[in-house]
Amino acid sequence: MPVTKDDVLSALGAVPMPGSGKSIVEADVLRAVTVDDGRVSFILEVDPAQGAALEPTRAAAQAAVEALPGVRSVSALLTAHGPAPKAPPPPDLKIGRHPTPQAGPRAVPGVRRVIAVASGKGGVGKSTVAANLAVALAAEGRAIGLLDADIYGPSQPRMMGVSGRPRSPDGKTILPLHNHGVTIMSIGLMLREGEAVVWRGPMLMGALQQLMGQVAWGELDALIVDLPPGTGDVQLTLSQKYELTGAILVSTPQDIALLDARKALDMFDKTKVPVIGLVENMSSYICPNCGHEAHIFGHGGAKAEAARLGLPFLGEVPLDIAIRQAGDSGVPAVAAHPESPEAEAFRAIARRLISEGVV
Ligand SMILES: Nc1ncnc2c1ncn2[C@@H]1O[C@H](COP(=O)(O)OP(=O)(O)OP(=O)(O)O)[C@@H](O)[C@H]1O
Repeated sequence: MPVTKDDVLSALGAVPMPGSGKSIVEADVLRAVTVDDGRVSFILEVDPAQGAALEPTRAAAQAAVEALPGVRSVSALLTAHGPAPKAPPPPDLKIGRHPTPQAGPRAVPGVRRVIAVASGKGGVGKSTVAANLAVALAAEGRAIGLLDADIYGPSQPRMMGVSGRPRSPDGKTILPLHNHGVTIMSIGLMLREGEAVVWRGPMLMGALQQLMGQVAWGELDALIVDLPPGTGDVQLTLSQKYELTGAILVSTPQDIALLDARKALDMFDKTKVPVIGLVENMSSYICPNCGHEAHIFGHGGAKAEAARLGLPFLGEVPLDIAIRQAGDSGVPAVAAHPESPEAEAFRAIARRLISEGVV
């Protein structure tokens, strides 16, 4: 069994953080935990004043992970980027406020294009496609941001291997995180552990406005927005309040024929957001043992449907266990094994978006 991020976190959960009475996991000093094919890396971000005194803790953390079966190498770094001990803690930003009145769609400062990744229903691999496309576009030299706006199931922190509450030095600007060449922000990072999101309408709009407007995105060629599945308030707010370049619709072969995917298309049509094209995910199944390719869900459904609807077909991504394992370990397939066939599926779509001037 390959070692998983959960295995690593549970081993690190037994390493005490001196002076806190907590483990290093509970003390929230762990950052950027990534697990890739037995290679584990993580950072302990501590107060500058504690810095060197915590070297034994770093060594203990490294040893705890090295002891796990299946671990091939461990990179455990100590950084001291935290606030100085006597500095006031950063103000606690409240996410999920009421929306600020706003006339008409607006641009996000510094961001040249906003591209939504959407799906008619959950579980079709929208977040997987968004993460891998973001990494693939960044690898092609584009400045890319990834906003996880999936309020009900934010999965980008897990997929992109980022953790920890983002900082806000001035109480207004939210500093995004970075990994795999991508600037990342997720609603999941702003919520406290176990905090269920029960917001509706106006609160969702307020949260989205904060994520779009208060995050210091910097200069980006494109901001990729991972939407919640379906056609709810977040989708409407995004398409009505922001200048969207377009939407990429992700579908499985059997789902495209169903009403869900068409409802999403209709919504973008009504809100006048151009649909950049369709991606067929879980297009065919690649057997991890023999490499045989089987079309479990049928094949080509999305391509045929795209042709029927006059939409560009952007490409197909196989159902491949390597894609799921990569996503679960915080290193998307494109970053973990850039030359593999599964990564190539995403990279081909990224190159196409670039060559057609979409990004
Ligand atoms: N092509 C693929 N091959 C193998 N596993 C995949 C593939 N695409 C997605 N998965 C896996 O399927 C699960 C669901 O994927 P993902 O979270 O990306 O879907 P989603 O559409 O964003 O779902 P939701 O909107 O409900 O969050 C994940 O465990 C992911 O790793």
